[in-house]
Amino acid sequence: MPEFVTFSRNVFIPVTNICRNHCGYCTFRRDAGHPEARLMNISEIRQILEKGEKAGCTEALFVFGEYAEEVPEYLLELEKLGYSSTVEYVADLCELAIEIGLLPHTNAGILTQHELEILKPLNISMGLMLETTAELKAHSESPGKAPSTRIEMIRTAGKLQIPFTTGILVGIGETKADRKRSLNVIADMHREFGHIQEVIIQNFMPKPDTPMADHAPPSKEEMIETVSIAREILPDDVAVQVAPNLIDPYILIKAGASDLGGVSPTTIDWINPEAEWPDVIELQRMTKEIELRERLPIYPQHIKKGWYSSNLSDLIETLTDKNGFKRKQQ
Ligand SMILES: O=c1nc2n(C[C@H](O)[C@H](O)[C@H](O)CO)c3cc(O)ccc3cc-2c(=O)[nH]1
Ligand SMILES: C[C@H]1O[C@@H](n2cnc3c(N)ncnc32)[C@H](O)[C@@H]1O
Ligand code: MET
Ligand code: SF4
Repeated sequence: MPEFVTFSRNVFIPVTNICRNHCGYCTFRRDAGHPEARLMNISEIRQILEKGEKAGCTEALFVFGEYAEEVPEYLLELEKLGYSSTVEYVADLCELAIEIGLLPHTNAGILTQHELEILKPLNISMGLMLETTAELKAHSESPGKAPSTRIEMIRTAGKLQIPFTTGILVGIGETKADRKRSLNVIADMHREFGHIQEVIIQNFMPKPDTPMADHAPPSKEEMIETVSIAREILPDDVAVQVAPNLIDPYILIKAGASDLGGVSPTTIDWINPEAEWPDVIELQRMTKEIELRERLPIYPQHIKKGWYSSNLSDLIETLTDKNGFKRKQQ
């Protein structure tokens, strides 16, 4: 059993739910023209960031549908906000978060090397779920979920030395062998570049009104087994993350999970809106005798390596001191 498990305190900002993909399990995405299709504006986002900062959050998690720019209605909305590309907008949002006192972590789906280069100095870490290396029906309408495309972007992030979060989605039609292969691919990329800080083992949650509404979620036993396989396959300096709003974390900690990801006191999990975040007291109750420790959205090993831009060094220091992390983490 580990001595402690970690989590970060974040605000979840669903910047746009317009997306070029159609993943069979997703309720985050909306078609252009749907009443709930949206692109959040700066003043809405500023309010969420300020509220989060006051509540003691350290991370601004910016989540996007993938390449919304392929959807013409989105481009018009973006232009109304005064931007001609998503990456330009993300860059301004990251700057705003930093100004307010939160460390940006962006997951916008697939990005090019050029886009990653622009966002690297403004993000403390970035993320993209590999999901799986298997070719699955769940992804048949999602060009951005082609395993080779995902692997290429995660490798590019490695070349650029961006502290990175990835993971697999468990129970979307893949086999146990597929899970092992996916985890081995992630392990290999980390051995080559050293950038993976955490690997999320995310259990698929069936959602009403999606093509996979009747597809069974993975059992607890399968999740326990997958976490322990992940712990075996992944190098020791990579954390195994599970989501405490989706599954009882204690049984997975026993199997090798060491991180509970971002938890938010002020926003919902927009990907799993039905699954409420436990608060920190509840979280400590869930992890029983194992000590819960707050962390930043960059892990200590990447701080030590200096894998962050000078834009962020003051903020890292302020948040470290404010939360008393120094003594515990280093
Ligand atoms: O609240 C959530 N946070 C999600 N996060 C946030 C994550 O838990 C934290 O941002 C990291 O642990 C960094 O501190 C993701 C981040 C990624 O880079 C990739 C995928 C996810 C998935 C989720 C998710 O489903 N729900
Ligand atoms: C941000 C991440 O959220 C995950 N994601 C999207 N939809 C679901 C769902 N129904 N259940 C669990 N995870 C989901 C995907 O893995 C995506 O990459
Ligand atoms: N759309 C991106 C992806 O699936 C970001 C997370 S899902 C809302 O990779
Ligand atoms: S999971 Fe991400 S890429 Fe897939 S449809 Fe939803 S928003 Fe788009």
